[in-house]
Amino acid sequence: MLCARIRNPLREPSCDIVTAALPCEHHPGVTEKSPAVRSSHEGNVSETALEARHLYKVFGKHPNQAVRRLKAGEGRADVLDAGTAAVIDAGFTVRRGEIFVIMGLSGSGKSTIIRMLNGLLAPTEGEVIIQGRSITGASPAELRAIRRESVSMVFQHFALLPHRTVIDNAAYALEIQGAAKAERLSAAREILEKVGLGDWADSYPDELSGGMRQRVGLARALTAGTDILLMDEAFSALDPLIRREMQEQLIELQQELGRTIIFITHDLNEAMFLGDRIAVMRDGRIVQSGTPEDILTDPANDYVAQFVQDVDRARVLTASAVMEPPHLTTPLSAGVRGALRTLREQQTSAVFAVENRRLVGAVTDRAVIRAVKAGTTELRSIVDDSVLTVGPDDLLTDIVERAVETPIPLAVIDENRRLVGVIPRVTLLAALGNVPATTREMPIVQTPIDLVAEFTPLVDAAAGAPGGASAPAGGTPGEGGAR
Ligand SMILES: Nc1ncnc2c1ncn2[C@@H]1O[C@H](COP(=O)(O)OP(=O)(O)OP(=O)(O)O)[C@@H](O)[C@H]1O
Repeated sequence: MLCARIRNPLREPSCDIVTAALPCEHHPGVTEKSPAVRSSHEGNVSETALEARHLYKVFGKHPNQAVRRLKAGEGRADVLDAGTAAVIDAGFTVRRGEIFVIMGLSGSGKSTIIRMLNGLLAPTEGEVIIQGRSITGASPAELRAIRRESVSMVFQHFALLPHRTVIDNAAYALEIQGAAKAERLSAAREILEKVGLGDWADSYPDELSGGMRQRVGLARALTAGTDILLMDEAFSALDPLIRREMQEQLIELQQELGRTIIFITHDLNEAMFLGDRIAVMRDGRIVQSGTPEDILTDPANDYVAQFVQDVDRARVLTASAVMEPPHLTTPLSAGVRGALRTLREQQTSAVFAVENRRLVGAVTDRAVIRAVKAGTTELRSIVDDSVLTVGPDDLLTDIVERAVETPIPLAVIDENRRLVGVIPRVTLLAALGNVPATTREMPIVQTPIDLVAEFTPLVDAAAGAPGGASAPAGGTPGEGGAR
C-alpha cells in the first residue's frame, strides 16, 4: 500500500517549505495549512494549478440580490425567496501535482463548484483562475480551448462511446485536439498499459466490467494530456473492492504522471485516502480545508467532528501523527550499569539503546542482570538489534500487525535510523479508537458540604454570639456567619 504522506513529492518537499496553520486568505474563519512558502532559490515558479476566489453560485430569480444578502450575513435558507444558494463564498488554491478533494454530502454544492471550475457554469460572483488565466468572462471558444488543453473531466457514469473500441475511446480527446491517428493511438496505448487495460484495446465498452470502464474513462482523460483532471464522484458507482483498487491505482498514476487532480466525493473515507488536501463542504460553504490528518485530528467544528468519527483512521493516520517522544532510551556509552540505572529509574523491563541518537536495538532487564552478574560492562554485546521498526510516514494500517508482535513499543526511525519516536501499543489502540491518548490531571473532588460554614452559625448561636440566634428566618446556613 502506498503511503499517503510520501506519495506526492509536493507534499513532502525536499527543500525549505514552511507549513504553518494560517487563516485561509479567503475565509478568515476557515483554517487551512498555509500554501507552500517556497524558498527563494526555487525562483518564482508558480505552483498553483487552479484557484477559486470568493465563488458564489445562486440559481433562481434574483441571484445577485441573494449574493448581496448572503454577504450581509443572511443564511442560505433566508435567501430562498431570491434563489438557491448552491455555492457560497468558496475559495481554495490547488497546487500543481496534488490531489485536492472536495467532499460534502448530497446538495452541499460540490457538482456546482466543479462545473464552475471547467467553465460549464458561470459563477454568480467570484473568479476561477486556471494556470494563471482567469476563465471568468472567457468567450465560449476560449472556454472550449481551456477544456481541451488544460482541464479534462472523468465522470461517474464513464460517458464512453459505445460503438468505439477501448483504444478509440481512450484516444478520443486527442482526436478532438486534431492529433494524427498514429500519434493518438500510440499515446492511448501507452496510457491503457498504465491503467492495466493493454490487452483490452480492441474490445468494446459493453464487454468490460464497471471498474474496467472507469479505467477507460480515466485513460481518456489522461491521454488528453491536460495538467488538471476533474473527477466527479468518479468511483461512486463501483463495487467497494473495485473502488478501493481504483483509489490505489489513481494514487500510483498520479505519482507517476504528476497530474493535478480535483476529486469530488461524498465519501469521507475516500476523501481521506485520496486527498493531499481536502475541502469539506456543508450547505454551499467550505467549512474546513486541510490535510486529512488536520481534519481528522483537529476538526474545525462539531459538524466535521461528527463526520470524521466513522473514518477508517488506520488508512489516514501515519506513525508520525501518533508517536510519542522516545523517553526510554539509554546511550551505548552508558554501558551495562547505565542501562540498569535507566531500567530501575523508569521501572520498565526494556529500553532502547541509541548511539548518536541512532537506534541500535533494545536491552531487556534479564540481559542486563545476566551481564552484571557476569561482570560485563560493555552494552553493545547484549543489545537485541532485531527490534521492530517503522517509518514516520507508514500508515497505521501497515503497522498494526507489527505492534501486535512486539512486547515493547514500536520504534519509529527516520531514513538515517535516528529514533524519532515510539509507539506503545496503547497509543496505537487509542489512535485507532479515537480516544485521546493524553492524560489529564485528576479533578479534585469538591467537599459536598462546607462543614465550617454550616456549623459556625450554630456554634455561634449556641454560644450566644450576636447575629447567631437572631439570624433571619429562611436565611441559608452560613449566611452572616463566620467563614
Ligand atoms: N440547475 C439548478 N437549478 C436549481 N438548483 C440547483 C441547480 N443545480 C443545483 N441546484 C441546487 O444547488 C444545491 C447544490 O447542488 P449540487 O448538485 O452542487 O450539490 P452536490 O453536493 O453536488 O450534491 P449531489 O452529490 O447530490 O450532486 C442543491 O440544493 C441543488 O438542489
